[in-house]
Amino acid sequence: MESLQVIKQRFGIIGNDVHLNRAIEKAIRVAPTDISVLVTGESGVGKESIPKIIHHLSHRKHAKYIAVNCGAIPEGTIDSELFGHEKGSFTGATAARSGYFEVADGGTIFLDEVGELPLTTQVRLLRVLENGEFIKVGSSQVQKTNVRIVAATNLKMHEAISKGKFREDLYYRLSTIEINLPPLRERREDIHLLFRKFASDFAQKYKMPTVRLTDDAVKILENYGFPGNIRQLRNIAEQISVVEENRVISTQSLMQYLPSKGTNLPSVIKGENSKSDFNSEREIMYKILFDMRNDINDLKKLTLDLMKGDNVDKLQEENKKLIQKIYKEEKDTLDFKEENSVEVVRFNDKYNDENDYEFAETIDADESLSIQDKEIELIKKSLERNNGKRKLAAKELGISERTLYRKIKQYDL
Ligand SMILES: Nc1ncnc2c1ncn2[C@@H]1O[C@H](COP(=O)(O)OP(=O)(O)OP(=O)(O)O)[C@@H](O)[C@H]1O
Repeated sequence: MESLQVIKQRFGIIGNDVHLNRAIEKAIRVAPTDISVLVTGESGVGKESIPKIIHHLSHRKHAKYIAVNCGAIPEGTIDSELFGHEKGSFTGATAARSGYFEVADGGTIFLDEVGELPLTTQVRLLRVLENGEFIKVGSSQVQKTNVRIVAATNLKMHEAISKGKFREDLYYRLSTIEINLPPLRERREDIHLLFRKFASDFAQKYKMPTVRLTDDAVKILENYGFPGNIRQLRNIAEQISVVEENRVISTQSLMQYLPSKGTNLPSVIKGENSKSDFNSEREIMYKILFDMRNDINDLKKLTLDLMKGDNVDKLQEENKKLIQKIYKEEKDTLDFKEENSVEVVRFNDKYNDENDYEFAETIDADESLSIQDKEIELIKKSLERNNGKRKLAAKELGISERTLYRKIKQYDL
Protein backbone atom coordinates (compact mmCIF):
# COMPACT_ATOMS: atom_id res chain seq x y z
CA MET A 1 0.00 0.00 0.00
CA GLU A 2 1.33 3.41 -0.98
CA SER A 3 2.12 5.68 1.93
CA LEU A 4 -0.02 8.62 2.91
CA GLN A 5 2.71 11.12 2.02
CA VAL A 6 3.22 9.64 -1.44
CA ILE A 7 -0.51 9.78 -2.13
CA LYS A 8 -0.76 13.36 -0.94
CA GLN A 9 2.10 14.36 -3.19
CA ARG A 10 0.69 12.50 -6.15
CA PHE A 11 -2.73 14.15 -5.84
CA GLY A 12 -1.50 17.60 -4.80
CA ILE A 13 -3.09 17.46 -1.37
CA ILE A 14 -1.64 19.89 1.13
CA GLY A 15 -2.18 19.59 4.88
CA ASN A 16 -1.36 17.50 7.91
CA ASP A 17 -4.58 17.68 9.85
CA VAL A 18 -5.46 14.36 11.51
CA HIS A 19 -9.01 14.30 10.11
CA LEU A 20 -7.72 14.99 6.62
CA ASN A 21 -5.15 12.22 6.99
CA ARG A 22 -7.81 9.86 8.30
CA ALA A 23 -10.03 10.63 5.30
CA ILE A 24 -7.21 9.91 2.84
CA GLU A 25 -6.27 6.71 4.66
CA LYS A 26 -9.88 5.58 4.48
CA ALA A 27 -9.89 6.25 0.72
CA ILE A 28 -6.67 4.24 0.31
CA ARG A 29 -8.10 1.29 2.26
CA VAL A 30 -11.45 1.22 0.50
CA ALA A 31 -9.97 1.70 -3.01
CA PRO A 32 -9.27 -1.98 -3.89
CA THR A 33 -12.85 -2.98 -3.04
CA ASP A 34 -15.94 -2.15 -5.11
CA ILE A 35 -17.77 -0.58 -2.20
CA SER A 36 -19.75 2.61 -2.86
CA VAL A 37 -18.36 5.66 -1.13
CA LEU A 38 -20.03 8.91 -0.19
CA VAL A 39 -17.70 11.87 0.33
CA THR A 40 -19.20 14.56 2.55
CA GLY A 41 -18.06 18.00 3.58
CA GLU A 42 -18.77 21.65 2.96
CA SER A 43 -18.27 23.26 -0.41
CA GLY A 44 -14.60 23.85 -1.26
CA VAL A 45 -13.02 21.40 1.20
CA GLY A 46 -11.41 19.29 -1.52
CA LYS A 47 -13.87 16.45 -1.99
CA GLU A 48 -12.90 15.93 -5.62
CA SER A 49 -9.52 14.40 -4.81
CA ILE A 50 -11.02 11.47 -2.87
CA PRO A 51 -12.72 9.71 -5.84
CA LYS A 52 -9.56 10.21 -7.90
CA ILE A 53 -7.48 8.48 -5.22
CA ILE A 54 -10.01 5.65 -5.03
CA HIS A 55 -10.04 5.14 -8.80
CA HIS A 56 -6.28 5.28 -9.27
CA LEU A 57 -5.62 2.83 -6.46
CA SER A 58 -8.25 0.36 -7.63
CA HIS A 59 -8.18 -2.47 -10.15
CA ARG A 60 -10.25 -0.16 -12.36
CA LYS A 61 -7.43 2.32 -12.84
CA HIS A 62 -6.92 1.45 -16.52
CA ALA A 63 -10.61 1.92 -17.31
CA LYS A 64 -12.47 5.21 -17.51
CA TYR A 65 -12.96 7.68 -14.67
CA ILE A 66 -15.85 10.04 -15.29
CA ALA A 67 -16.68 12.94 -12.99
CA VAL A 68 -20.23 14.24 -13.32
CA ASN A 69 -21.51 17.43 -11.71
CA CYS A 70 -25.08 16.41 -11.05
CA GLY A 71 -25.98 19.96 -10.03
CA ALA A 72 -24.74 21.40 -13.30
CA ILE A 73 -26.78 19.30 -15.71
CA PRO A 74 -30.25 20.63 -16.57
CA GLU A 75 -32.96 18.41 -15.08
CA GLY A 76 -34.47 17.68 -18.47
CA THR A 77 -31.30 16.08 -19.86
CA ILE A 78 -29.78 14.39 -16.83
CA ASP A 79 -31.26 10.92 -17.48
CA SER A 80 -30.03 11.04 -21.03
CA GLU A 81 -26.57 12.20 -19.94
CA LEU A 82 -26.22 9.45 -17.37
CA PHE A 83 -27.99 6.56 -19.07
CA GLY A 84 -28.05 7.53 -22.75
CA HIS A 85 -30.98 7.74 -25.12
CA GLU A 86 -32.36 6.14 -28.25
CA LYS A 87 -32.75 8.00 -31.51
CA GLY A 88 -36.06 9.88 -31.60
CA SER A 89 -36.77 9.38 -27.89
CA PHE A 90 -37.39 13.14 -27.52
CA THR A 91 -37.37 16.20 -29.74
CA GLY A 92 -33.81 16.82 -30.77
CA ALA A 93 -32.59 13.25 -30.15
CA THR A 94 -31.42 12.91 -33.74
CA ALA A 95 -29.12 10.00 -32.96
CA ALA A 96 -28.74 7.37 -30.26
CA ARG A 97 -26.30 8.33 -27.54
CA SER A 98 -24.43 6.36 -24.91
CA GLY A 99 -24.66 7.66 -21.35
CA TYR A 100 -21.86 7.87 -18.81
CA PHE A 101 -22.85 4.57 -17.19
CA GLU A 102 -22.32 2.77 -20.49
CA VAL A 103 -19.12 4.62 -21.38
CA ALA A 104 -17.57 4.07 -17.95
CA ASP A 105 -18.22 0.31 -17.96
CA GLY A 106 -15.38 -1.28 -15.97
CA GLY A 107 -14.38 2.07 -14.49
CA THR A 108 -15.50 4.60 -11.90
CA ILE A 109 -18.12 7.32 -11.95
CA PHE A 110 -17.85 10.25 -9.57
CA LEU A 111 -21.26 11.79 -8.94
CA ASP A 112 -20.54 15.20 -7.49
CA GLU A 113 -23.44 17.06 -5.83
CA VAL A 114 -25.44 13.83 -5.81
CA GLY A 115 -28.07 15.49 -3.58
CA GLU A 116 -29.11 17.58 -6.61
CA LEU A 117 -30.32 14.56 -8.59
CA PRO A 118 -34.03 14.66 -9.42
CA LEU A 119 -36.10 11.92 -7.73
CA THR A 120 -36.80 10.11 -11.00
CA THR A 121 -33.06 9.87 -11.70
CA GLN A 122 -32.51 8.63 -8.16
CA VAL A 123 -34.73 5.64 -8.94
CA ARG A 124 -32.62 4.78 -11.99
CA LEU A 125 -29.42 5.20 -10.00
CA LEU A 126 -30.66 2.90 -7.26
CA ARG A 127 -31.24 0.19 -9.85
CA VAL A 128 -27.68 0.52 -11.20
CA LEU A 129 -26.33 0.31 -7.70
CA GLU A 130 -28.39 -2.77 -6.86
CA ASN A 131 -27.81 -4.92 -9.90
CA GLY A 132 -25.86 -2.90 -12.49
CA GLU A 133 -28.95 -2.55 -14.67
CA PHE A 134 -30.12 0.53 -16.53
CA ILE A 135 -32.39 1.43 -19.42
CA LYS A 136 -31.65 4.14 -21.96
CA VAL A 137 -34.21 6.93 -22.30
CA GLY A 138 -36.74 5.84 -24.91
CA SER A 139 -35.69 2.19 -24.82
CA SER A 140 -37.25 -0.86 -23.26
CA GLN A 141 -34.10 -2.93 -23.31
CA VAL A 142 -32.29 -3.50 -20.04
CA GLN A 143 -28.52 -3.03 -20.25
CA LYS A 144 -25.81 -4.03 -17.81
CA THR A 145 -22.83 -2.07 -16.62
CA ASN A 146 -20.08 -2.64 -14.12
CA VAL A 147 -19.32 0.73 -12.63
CA ARG A 148 -18.00 1.74 -9.25
CA ILE A 149 -19.79 4.76 -7.87
CA VAL A 150 -18.25 7.38 -5.66
CA ALA A 151 -20.62 10.23 -4.80
CA ALA A 152 -20.13 13.52 -3.01
CA THR A 153 -22.40 16.04 -1.38
CA ASN A 154 -22.18 19.21 0.64
CA LEU A 155 -25.80 18.91 1.74
CA LYS A 156 -27.06 17.65 5.05
CA MET A 157 -28.42 14.45 3.58
CA HIS A 158 -30.65 13.60 6.52
CA GLU A 159 -32.42 16.92 6.06
CA ALA A 160 -32.82 16.25 2.33
CA ILE A 161 -34.26 12.83 3.17
CA SER A 162 -36.71 14.18 5.74
CA LYS A 163 -37.87 16.82 3.23
CA GLY A 164 -38.50 14.07 0.69
CA LYS A 165 -35.84 15.40 -1.68
CA PHE A 166 -33.55 12.39 -1.45
CA ARG A 167 -34.45 8.72 -1.25
CA GLU A 168 -33.40 7.11 1.99
CA ASP A 169 -32.73 3.73 0.36
CA LEU A 170 -30.42 5.37 -2.18
CA TYR A 171 -28.60 7.27 0.55
CA TYR A 172 -27.81 4.03 2.43
CA ARG A 173 -26.77 2.34 -0.80
CA LEU A 174 -24.41 5.18 -1.71
CA SER A 175 -22.92 5.66 1.71
CA THR A 176 -21.73 2.15 2.56
CA ILE A 177 -18.56 3.97 3.49
CA GLU A 178 -18.71 7.66 4.28
CA ILE A 179 -15.60 9.80 4.06
CA ASN A 180 -15.93 13.21 5.66
CA LEU A 181 -13.58 16.08 4.96
CA PRO A 182 -13.30 18.74 7.67
CA PRO A 183 -13.95 22.43 6.96
CA LEU A 184 -10.86 24.63 6.84
CA ARG A 185 -11.78 26.44 10.07
CA GLU A 186 -11.35 23.09 11.87
CA ARG A 187 -7.85 22.55 10.49
CA ARG A 188 -6.27 25.89 11.30
CA GLU A 189 -2.74 24.52 11.33
CA ASP A 190 -3.08 23.83 7.58
CA ILE A 191 -4.17 27.36 6.66
CA HIS A 192 -0.75 28.97 6.42
CA LEU A 193 0.67 25.90 4.75
CA LEU A 194 -1.99 26.07 2.06
CA PHE A 195 -1.58 29.83 1.66
CA ARG A 196 2.17 29.43 1.12
CA LYS A 197 1.60 26.72 -1.47
CA PHE A 198 -0.98 28.79 -3.37
CA ALA A 199 1.16 31.96 -3.12
CA SER A 200 4.10 30.09 -4.59
CA ASP A 201 1.93 28.60 -7.40
CA PHE A 202 0.53 32.02 -8.31
CA ALA A 203 3.95 33.66 -8.18
CA GLN A 204 5.07 31.13 -10.75
CA LYS A 205 1.94 31.53 -12.83
CA TYR A 206 2.08 35.33 -12.93
CA LYS A 207 5.88 35.51 -12.95
CA MET A 208 6.06 37.70 -9.85
CA PRO A 209 7.88 37.32 -6.51
CA THR A 210 6.03 35.21 -3.97
CA VAL A 211 3.94 37.13 -1.42
CA ARG A 212 4.65 36.53 2.25
CA LEU A 213 2.49 37.24 5.29
CA THR A 214 3.77 39.01 8.40
CA ASP A 215 3.43 37.03 11.65
CA ASP A 216 0.41 39.10 12.68
CA ALA A 217 -1.21 38.59 9.31
CA VAL A 218 -0.72 34.82 9.66
CA LYS A 219 -2.64 34.94 12.95
CA ILE A 220 -5.48 36.87 11.32
CA LEU A 221 -5.63 34.41 8.45
CA GLU A 222 -5.62 31.42 10.78
CA ASN A 223 -8.51 32.85 12.76
CA TYR A 224 -10.67 33.64 9.79
CA GLY A 225 -13.81 31.51 9.28
CA PHE A 226 -13.42 30.64 5.56
CA PRO A 227 -17.04 29.91 4.66
CA GLY A 228 -15.80 29.02 1.16
CA ASN A 229 -13.04 26.78 2.60
CA ILE A 230 -9.94 26.00 0.54
CA ARG A 231 -11.47 27.38 -2.65
CA GLN A 232 -11.85 30.74 -0.90
CA LEU A 233 -8.32 30.65 0.53
CA ARG A 234 -6.98 29.93 -2.94
CA ASN A 235 -8.90 32.88 -4.40
CA ILE A 236 -7.61 35.17 -1.67
CA ALA A 237 -4.04 34.02 -2.30
CA GLU A 238 -4.51 34.70 -6.01
CA GLN A 239 -5.98 38.17 -5.50
CA ILE A 240 -3.19 39.16 -3.12
CA SER A 241 -0.52 37.72 -5.42
CA VAL A 242 -1.79 39.75 -8.36
CA VAL A 243 -2.80 43.00 -6.71
CA GLU A 244 -0.35 43.77 -3.90
CA GLU A 245 2.77 45.64 -4.96
CA ASN A 246 4.46 45.23 -1.60
CA ARG A 247 5.11 41.48 -1.43
CA VAL A 248 5.17 41.44 2.38
CA ILE A 249 1.53 41.37 3.36
CA SER A 250 0.60 43.21 6.54
CA THR A 251 -2.52 42.64 8.62
CA GLN A 252 -4.02 45.80 7.14
CA SER A 253 -3.49 44.67 3.56
CA LEU A 254 -4.74 41.19 4.29
CA MET A 255 -7.93 42.46 5.93
CA GLN A 256 -9.01 44.00 2.63
CA TYR A 257 -9.34 40.52 1.18
CA LEU A 258 -11.30 38.98 4.03
CA PRO A 259 -15.02 39.70 3.93
CA SER A 260 -15.81 41.48 7.20
CA LYS A 261 -17.39 39.28 9.81
CA GLY A 262 -20.55 41.08 10.91
CA THR A 263 -22.03 42.22 7.66
CA ASN A 264 -20.13 39.84 5.43
CA LEU A 265 -19.63 42.76 3.08
CA PRO A 266 -16.21 42.96 1.52
CA SER A 267 -14.32 45.65 3.43
CA VAL A 268 -13.30 47.35 0.18
CA ILE A 269 -16.88 48.42 -0.39
CA LYS A 270 -17.17 50.38 2.84
CA GLY A 271 -14.99 53.01 4.40
CA GLU A 272 -14.88 56.64 5.46
CA ASN A 273 -14.21 58.75 2.38
CA SER A 274 -14.63 55.72 0.34
CA LYS A 275 -15.78 55.85 -3.20
CA SER A 276 -18.85 54.05 -1.96
CA ASP A 277 -21.15 55.99 -4.26
CA PHE A 278 -19.02 55.10 -7.18
CA ASN A 279 -18.83 51.53 -6.02
CA SER A 280 -22.56 51.15 -5.64
CA GLU A 281 -23.12 52.86 -8.99
CA ARG A 282 -20.64 50.50 -10.54
CA GLU A 283 -22.31 47.56 -8.86
CA ILE A 284 -25.67 48.61 -10.25
CA MET A 285 -24.14 48.80 -13.72
CA TYR A 286 -22.68 45.34 -13.37
CA LYS A 287 -25.96 44.01 -12.09
CA ILE A 288 -27.71 45.44 -15.15
CA LEU A 289 -25.11 43.89 -17.45
CA PHE A 290 -25.40 40.63 -15.60
CA ASP A 291 -29.21 40.65 -15.88
CA MET A 292 -28.96 41.50 -19.55
CA ARG A 293 -26.71 38.58 -20.19
CA ASN A 294 -29.01 36.25 -18.34
CA ASP A 295 -31.89 37.52 -20.44
CA ILE A 296 -29.87 36.89 -23.58
CA ASN A 297 -29.02 33.37 -22.43
CA ASP A 298 -32.68 32.70 -21.55
CA LEU A 299 -33.68 34.03 -24.92
CA LYS A 300 -31.07 31.91 -26.69
CA LYS A 301 -32.38 28.84 -24.93
CA LEU A 302 -35.95 29.68 -25.80
CA THR A 303 -35.00 30.32 -29.43
CA LEU A 304 -33.25 26.97 -29.65
CA ASP A 305 -36.24 25.23 -28.10
CA LEU A 306 -38.39 26.90 -30.70
CA MET A 307 -36.02 25.86 -33.48
CA LYS A 308 -36.06 22.27 -32.36
CA GLY A 309 -39.60 21.90 -31.08
CA ASP A 310 -42.77 21.49 -32.96
CA ASN A 311 -45.15 22.54 -30.20
CA VAL A 312 -44.55 26.25 -30.58
CA ASP A 313 -47.80 27.30 -28.90
CA LYS A 314 -47.00 25.37 -25.77
CA LEU A 315 -43.46 26.77 -25.60
CA GLN A 316 -44.77 30.26 -26.11
CA GLU A 317 -47.31 29.81 -23.34
CA GLU A 318 -44.71 28.32 -20.98
CA ASN A 319 -42.29 31.15 -21.63
CA LYS A 320 -44.83 33.95 -21.65
CA LYS A 321 -43.24 35.68 -18.69
CA LEU A 322 -39.78 35.60 -20.24
CA ILE A 323 -41.04 36.83 -23.58
CA GLN A 324 -42.88 39.67 -21.91
CA LYS A 325 -39.84 40.56 -19.84
CA ILE A 326 -37.57 40.74 -22.86
CA TYR A 327 -40.00 42.41 -25.23
CA LYS A 328 -41.46 44.71 -22.60
CA GLU A 329 -42.57 47.34 -25.01
CA GLU A 330 -44.02 44.86 -27.48
CA LYS A 331 -47.52 43.47 -27.46
CA ASP A 332 -48.51 40.81 -24.91
CA THR A 333 -47.64 37.94 -27.17
CA LEU A 334 -45.44 37.53 -30.20
CA ASP A 335 -46.10 35.26 -33.08
CA PHE A 336 -42.97 33.18 -33.04
CA LYS A 337 -44.24 30.81 -35.67
CA GLU A 338 -44.08 33.53 -38.28
CA GLU A 339 -41.10 35.46 -37.00
CA ASN A 340 -38.83 32.47 -36.74
CA SER A 341 -39.86 30.22 -39.55
CA VAL A 342 -36.96 31.35 -41.70
CA GLU A 343 -34.53 30.92 -38.84
CA VAL A 344 -35.68 27.35 -38.22
CA VAL A 345 -34.29 26.31 -41.55
CA ARG A 346 -31.12 28.28 -41.07
CA PHE A 347 -30.41 27.22 -37.49
CA ASN A 348 -31.48 23.61 -37.71
CA ASP A 349 -28.24 22.52 -39.32
CA LYS A 350 -26.19 24.37 -36.81
CA TYR A 351 -27.99 23.21 -33.68
CA ASN A 352 -28.92 19.69 -34.53
CA ASP A 353 -27.25 18.12 -31.57
CA GLU A 354 -27.97 18.47 -27.89
CA ASN A 355 -24.44 19.55 -27.07
CA ASP A 356 -25.12 22.75 -28.92
CA TYR A 357 -28.13 23.23 -26.75
CA GLU A 358 -25.89 23.05 -23.74
CA PHE A 359 -23.48 25.45 -25.34
CA ALA A 360 -26.27 27.97 -25.76
CA GLU A 361 -26.43 28.29 -22.01
CA THR A 362 -22.77 28.91 -21.53
CA ILE A 363 -20.67 31.95 -22.30
CA ASP A 364 -19.74 32.63 -25.89
CA ALA A 365 -16.01 32.66 -26.53
CA ASP A 366 -16.22 35.96 -28.40
CA GLU A 367 -18.16 37.68 -25.67
CA SER A 368 -16.55 40.73 -24.09
CA LEU A 369 -13.98 39.58 -21.59
CA SER A 370 -14.62 42.50 -19.30
CA ILE A 371 -18.27 41.55 -18.89
CA GLN A 372 -17.12 38.06 -17.99
CA ASP A 373 -14.74 39.52 -15.43
CA LYS A 374 -17.55 41.59 -13.99
CA GLU A 375 -19.78 38.57 -13.80
CA ILE A 376 -17.11 36.72 -11.85
CA GLU A 377 -16.68 39.73 -9.57
CA LEU A 378 -20.40 39.98 -8.98
CA ILE A 379 -20.76 36.29 -8.22
CA LYS A 380 -17.82 36.42 -5.81
CA LYS A 381 -19.27 39.47 -4.09
CA SER A 382 -22.67 37.93 -3.76
CA LEU A 383 -21.23 34.69 -2.37
CA GLU A 384 -19.20 36.67 0.15
CA ARG A 385 -22.18 38.75 1.16
CA ASN A 386 -24.25 35.64 1.63
CA ASN A 387 -21.59 33.82 3.56
CA GLY A 388 -20.98 31.30 0.77
CA LYS A 389 -24.65 30.26 0.70
CA ARG A 390 -25.38 29.57 -2.93
CA LYS A 391 -29.13 29.58 -2.51
CA LEU A 392 -29.16 33.15 -1.19
CA ALA A 393 -26.53 34.32 -3.69
CA ALA A 394 -28.51 32.87 -6.60
CA LYS A 395 -31.61 34.66 -5.36
CA GLU A 396 -29.73 37.93 -5.08
CA LEU A 397 -28.23 37.55 -8.54
CA GLY A 398 -31.57 36.61 -10.03
CA ILE A 399 -30.40 33.29 -11.46
CA SER A 400 -31.22 29.72 -10.60
CA GLU A 401 -29.07 27.86 -8.09
CA ARG A 402 -28.21 25.39 -10.82
CA THR A 403 -26.91 28.17 -13.10
CA LEU A 404 -24.92 29.66 -10.24
CA TYR A 405 -23.45 26.24 -9.50
CA ARG A 406 -22.45 25.88 -13.13
CA LYS A 407 -20.77 29.27 -13.12
CA ILE A 408 -18.87 28.55 -9.87
CA LYS A 409 -17.50 25.41 -11.49
CA GLN A 410 -16.84 27.14 -14.80
CA TYR A 411 -14.82 29.94 -13.22
CA ASP A 412 -13.43 27.73 -10.43
CA LEU A 413 -14.68 30.19 -7.81
N1 LIG B 1 -5.78 19.75 0.55
C1 LIG B 1 -5.72 20.53 -0.53
N2 LIG B 1 -4.54 20.93 -1.01
C2 LIG B 1 -4.45 21.73 -2.08
N3 LIG B 1 -5.50 22.21 -2.75
C3 LIG B 1 -6.71 21.84 -2.33
C4 LIG B 1 -6.89 20.97 -1.21
N4 LIG B 1 -8.21 20.78 -1.03
C5 LIG B 1 -8.82 21.49 -1.98
N5 LIG B 1 -7.94 22.13 -2.76
C6 LIG B 1 -8.29 23.02 -3.89
O1 LIG B 1 -9.44 23.74 -3.50
C7 LIG B 1 -10.36 23.88 -4.59
C8 LIG B 1 -11.70 23.29 -4.20
O2 LIG B 1 -11.62 21.87 -4.08
P1 LIG B 1 -12.78 20.88 -4.59
O3 LIG B 1 -13.33 21.37 -5.90
O4 LIG B 1 -12.27 19.50 -4.52
O5 LIG B 1 -13.84 21.16 -3.45
P2 LIG B 1 -15.24 20.42 -3.21
O6 LIG B 1 -15.28 20.03 -1.79
O7 LIG B 1 -15.43 19.34 -4.23
O8 LIG B 1 -16.26 21.63 -3.46
P3 LIG B 1 -17.78 21.55 -4.05
O9 LIG B 1 -18.60 20.83 -3.03
O10 LIG B 1 -18.15 23.00 -4.16
O11 LIG B 1 -17.69 20.84 -5.36
C9 LIG B 1 -9.71 23.18 -5.77
O12 LIG B 1 -9.04 24.16 -6.53
C10 LIG B 1 -8.71 22.23 -5.12
O13 LIG B 1 -7.62 21.96 -5.97
